[in-house]
Amino acid sequence: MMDLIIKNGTVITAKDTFKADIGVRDGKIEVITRSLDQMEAKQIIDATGNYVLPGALDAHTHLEMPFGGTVSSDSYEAGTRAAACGGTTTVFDFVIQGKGQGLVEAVEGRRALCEPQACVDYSFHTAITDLTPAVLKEFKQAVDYGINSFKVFMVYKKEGLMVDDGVMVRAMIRAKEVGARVSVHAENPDVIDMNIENFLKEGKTHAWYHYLSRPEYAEAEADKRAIHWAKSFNVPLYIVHLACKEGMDEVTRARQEGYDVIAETCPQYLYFTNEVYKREDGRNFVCSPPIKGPESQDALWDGIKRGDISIVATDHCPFQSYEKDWGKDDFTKIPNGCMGVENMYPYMLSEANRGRISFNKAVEVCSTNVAQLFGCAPQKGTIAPGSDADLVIYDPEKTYVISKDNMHSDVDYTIWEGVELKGYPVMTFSRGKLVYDNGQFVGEKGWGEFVKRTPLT
Ligand SMILES: NC(=O)NCCC(=O)O
Ligand SMILES: [Zn+2]
Ligand SMILES: [Zn+2]
Repeated sequence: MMDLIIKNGTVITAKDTFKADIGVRDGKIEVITRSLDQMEAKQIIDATGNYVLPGALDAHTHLEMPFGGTVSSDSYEAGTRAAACGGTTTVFDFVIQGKGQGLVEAVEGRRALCEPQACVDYSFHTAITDLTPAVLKEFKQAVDYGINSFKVFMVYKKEGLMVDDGVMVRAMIRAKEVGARVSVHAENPDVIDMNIENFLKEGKTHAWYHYLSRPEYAEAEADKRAIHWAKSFNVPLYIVHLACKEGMDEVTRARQEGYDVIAETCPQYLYFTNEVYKREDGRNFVCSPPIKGPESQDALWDGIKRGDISIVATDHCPFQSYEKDWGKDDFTKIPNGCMGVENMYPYMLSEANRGRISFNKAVEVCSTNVAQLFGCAPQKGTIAPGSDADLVIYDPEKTYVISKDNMHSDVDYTIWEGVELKGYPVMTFSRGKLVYDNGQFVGEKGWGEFVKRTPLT
């Protein structure tokens, strides 16, 4: 007897599209075959007319993270609940190393916070803020613990997060030695500071000046610098939230030359343009790097189609509108970050449904590549016998208009308000358990498990 059978659906993976029935036992996919009509199950779902997809893995979230003078407003519970409702069954959250703190200690602290709250499975990346010799050595213990990705920030000096190039390169070299990868937030801090100083002196304080203080060139220089070091030392690199054309071009060049350079972009860069910063509520869209112009947006979509953007992730880091309002009269006081954990997969699948990319490509960048590149495939990121039964049933005919009222996070607005999607997830299963059912979260907090990732080869 199976625990769950999903019948008559069209299964879509990164590589294939085919009609099949799926049998699930003990949280794992046990069988995928043409027909399971003869098999009994505790729960049978008829997916006729619908697609069955692997759950997405969001490679970039900031849940209840102290940042921007406050704490990002989705707790682990709210963020993972919203993830489940958008078809995301694993989140990779950022742990920020405290000064003087060990990496495993930092991860264990956040894990303890996350564990009783998580509604879907989770892993962590560790952001390095204090790279002592002991911490460099500890990269190995972190990898043994299941964390094979370290992050450095090339900006955020006053927040105490920024590292210099020496730290970045040391981290990159050590990461390669232990089977890990360094990711970077790439922007040039000095030029941004200069721009900010000048704008504030001139009384230019609207959110539009957030964009103008860190436009394409401010990101492109840092993308190129990070890639330069990765190439010079022949070490792996992951650029998070890539948002500009020049950076995209440099990633493409490095990859054509055979370097292990991977780029991630986010739905906000693919859907909106910098015009949003001119709006009265422009502060709600303030994130760093800021959303760029249409040329950059086109370049990012082309990068996805070519395969030079490997991952789409959210950088989910929302703040309540009263917190965004702190920057009504001074863009430097707006906490940086946008929401998206519930929107990424539905948005990318909707773009597939409208013909911009294939469904296989949407699955590849939102799910399969994340699992493969961060060491948790084939447990996650695909539909195959033995893989976790993290499954999404998707209705391609459904029309869905995003509104704060139909989102499941704790934030009091959404930048995605009014956006109409073609097709939408109707059910999400996490390890075989139904956690989202037609608009309702039906999972439970504490269900999510830590995903131990294996070293990269
Ligand atoms: N992106 C952003 O504005 N906030 C979250 C922190 C980060 O990723 O830089
Ligand atoms: Zn960042
Ligand atoms: Zn981020």
